[in-house]
Amino acid sequence: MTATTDSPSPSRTVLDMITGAWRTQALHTAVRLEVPDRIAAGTTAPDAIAEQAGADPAGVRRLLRLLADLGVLEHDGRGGYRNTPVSELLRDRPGSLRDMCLLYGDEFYKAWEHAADVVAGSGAPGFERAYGRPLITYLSQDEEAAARFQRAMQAGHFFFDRLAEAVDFSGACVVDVAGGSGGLLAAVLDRHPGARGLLIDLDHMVPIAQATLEEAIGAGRAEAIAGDVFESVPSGGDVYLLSRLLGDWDDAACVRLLDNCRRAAPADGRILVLERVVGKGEDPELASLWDLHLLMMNGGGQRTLDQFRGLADAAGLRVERLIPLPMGNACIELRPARGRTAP
Ligand SMILES: Nc1ncnc2c1ncn2[C@@H]1O[C@H](CSCC[C@H]([NH3+])C(=O)O)[C@@H](O)[C@H]1O
Repeated sequence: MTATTDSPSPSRTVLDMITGAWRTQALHTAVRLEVPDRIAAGTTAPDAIAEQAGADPAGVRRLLRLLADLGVLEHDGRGGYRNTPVSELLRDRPGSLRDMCLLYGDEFYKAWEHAADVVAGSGAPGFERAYGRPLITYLSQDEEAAARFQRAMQAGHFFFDRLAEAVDFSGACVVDVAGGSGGLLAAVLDRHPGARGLLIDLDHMVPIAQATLEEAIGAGRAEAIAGDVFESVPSGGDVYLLSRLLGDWDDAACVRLLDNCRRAAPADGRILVLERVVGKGEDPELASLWDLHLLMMNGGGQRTLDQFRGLADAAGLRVERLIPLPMGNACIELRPARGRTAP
């Protein structure tokens, strides 16, 4: 039997994987030179793009040729290039993946350089090795990087709308625990006009979240407040969201967070954990990739459903169901375990 033409040979697979870093950097360079924005604004010839960007024309010509071969750009038949749906996603405008591209090609890239040492188990996460301090300290010391990080988190919104569709939030008071810039809560409240929201995060995130919520749903239906979710979580909610939070923390911290939510929730309350679940979801490869990514960033990781069951159990909760969401994400619905009441 001969190999089918649509499955690449093992050697081609290796070549594709070992050149992955080059692809990351090619895309990163194009975004730094604002190539998709320049093309959208009508500058399509490589030399003109190079001149505007203050870059070397020969280098830009070769970069654009590669990007066309990768399907990021298209030849326009006149010696220039036009955007594709991929490069359109990298333009500097709301909803763009540009900030993700910048972060993954720079800070995150440098953190991954230390993968072998991190996996060997010799000490600090990759980010700390690269930057001499933990990611959270780095972000608190560099306002521009922090803003870029928040925009990148916001851009990774692939499951927000789908969650708002898949789960019934009608009439609910939704508490977004460590809700970040507020994009998820805004999507939920936008879809469910009868629901109200409360977002809790660290001090510096509150104005950002408030602005997102006001812009998306107007004033009055949602509030953002400052607080430490490891201390306590506001009571009075019907649904508690923990989105992209547990992956940053070890088991003991996660149990504490879940326990705080259980104490705050009514007996029929719901706690929704949004994470990539290893071995589950529409795209299991992404969960494994982000599992290692979190290990590089801060020593965290993604968990299996059984591991989430263990955390839930230790916090007096039970897993009710798992809803697969786009891009390898999932929503795990937890409920207070029968017979357990606060505290
Ligand atoms: N002790 C803490 N109390 C409240 N928020 C925290 C704490 N530690 C970290 N955070 C926040 O946890 C968030 C993790 S990023 C996830 C943000 C959001 N849930 C989303 O899915 O987009 C960041 O916004 C941090 O500021």
